[in-house]
Amino acid sequence: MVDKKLSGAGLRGQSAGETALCTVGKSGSGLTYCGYDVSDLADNATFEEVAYLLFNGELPSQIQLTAYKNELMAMRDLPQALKEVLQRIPASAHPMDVMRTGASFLGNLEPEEDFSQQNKAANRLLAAFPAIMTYWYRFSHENVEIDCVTDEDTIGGHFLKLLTGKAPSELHRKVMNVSLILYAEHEFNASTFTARVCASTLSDMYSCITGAIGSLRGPLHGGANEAAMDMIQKFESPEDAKIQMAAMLERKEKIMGFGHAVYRTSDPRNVIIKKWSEKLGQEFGDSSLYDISVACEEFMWDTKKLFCNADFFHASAYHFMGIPTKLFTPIFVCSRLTGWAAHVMEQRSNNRIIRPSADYIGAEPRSVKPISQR
Ligand SMILES: CC(=O)SCCNC(=O)CCNC(=O)[C@H](O)C(C)(C)COP(=O)(O)OP(=O)(O)OC[C@H]1O[C@@H](n2cnc3c(N)ncnc32)[C@H](O)[C@@H]1OP(=O)(O)O
Ligand SMILES: O=C([O-])CC(=O)C(=O)O
Repeated sequence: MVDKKLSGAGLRGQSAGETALCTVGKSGSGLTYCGYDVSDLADNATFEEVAYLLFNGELPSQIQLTAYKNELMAMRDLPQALKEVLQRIPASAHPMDVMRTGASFLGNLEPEEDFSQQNKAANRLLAAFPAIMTYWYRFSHENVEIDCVTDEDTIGGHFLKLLTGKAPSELHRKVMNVSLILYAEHEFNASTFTARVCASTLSDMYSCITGAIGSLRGPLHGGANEAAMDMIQKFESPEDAKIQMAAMLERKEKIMGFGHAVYRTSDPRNVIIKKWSEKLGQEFGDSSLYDISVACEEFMWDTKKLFCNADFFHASAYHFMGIPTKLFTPIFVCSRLTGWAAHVMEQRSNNRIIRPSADYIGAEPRSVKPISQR
């Protein structure tokens, strides 16, 4: 792993375009948004400031931030037609499919007519996603029809209040804010690249975001936080975790929440969310899931030199906050929407349709035999 070669299948290591939004594995802690180190942003900014940064290239002044937060708060409610669609989606649906439908259906009701509306479309999705997820979840699982508007002035706090109906603690507000910052942007990852390919055909913002949600859904990408949770919940103790993980590796199974396509020795987001997971475990009054996670981290490094990516300690952190596991990846959507939309805008600003070539490995040229002779 340490000497991983950044080349070969999966377009690994190949540049597929330029971006001014993000560097991965290049400087500082290894992750920067518009020149700011992610750890600096996690310590000293809010998610709304990061969204503004990604959409505008600069951090906002206090006046700009207040105006931006007010704009987002005013866009939170869902149209009645969308609520009706969400009511029809069964409880058994995958919440990422709900997010995909929500983004797509909103695009029918409030289409982006031309690119001058791109910021409005991005902000609308940013404001509406927490309600799309929780309106469906609480209707289908608890038979409760929630009010999609809250007085929480941050997106993280708004999401938590929609989910529980109660004002979240300061600690939970803080951790959601940090988590949304950590997930916001990550250069040409699979879902962002999906969004850029779609944007390069001059498609609309809602189509780009809907496609990106589909790419994020898979367990090799955003779906790993959920898969990591399912795994650590099965472990009874740190010792049991090591025994079971050894058996999984023996069976050549992938351990979700470990490894990365670009980072070689660590994911800079891990140390940040790990610290918050520890704090949440103490507050929760039972940190066994955190201790098990630490044992997994040690085991994977010692045996395979594989390290935790952003997803691994998010699993225990979200769990300690009482968030149902099936909502883990949709929270990633609420955050990464900012990176996706910023990349769509960047692609549009200097566009050429993305259309690579393929090396042909199929049959030699041949002619069609009449069907009676095949
Ligand atoms: C926010 C995010 O999207 S972060 C990524 C979330 N995804 C996961 O956590 C899923 C688990 N991890 C993985 O599947 C991979 O590490 C990926 C998809 C993230 C990166 O894939 P790649 O760049 O192809 O991995 P890489 O080239 O480093 O793999 C090297 C070797 O380590 C193995 N490996 C990599 N990750 C893991 C893992 N989590 N568990 C077990 N083995 C692994 C690979 O199978 C490969 O072995 P091989 O050479 O015998 O085939
Ligand atoms: O960059 C990647 O390939 C995956 C990742 O960590 C992310 O999208 O946050």
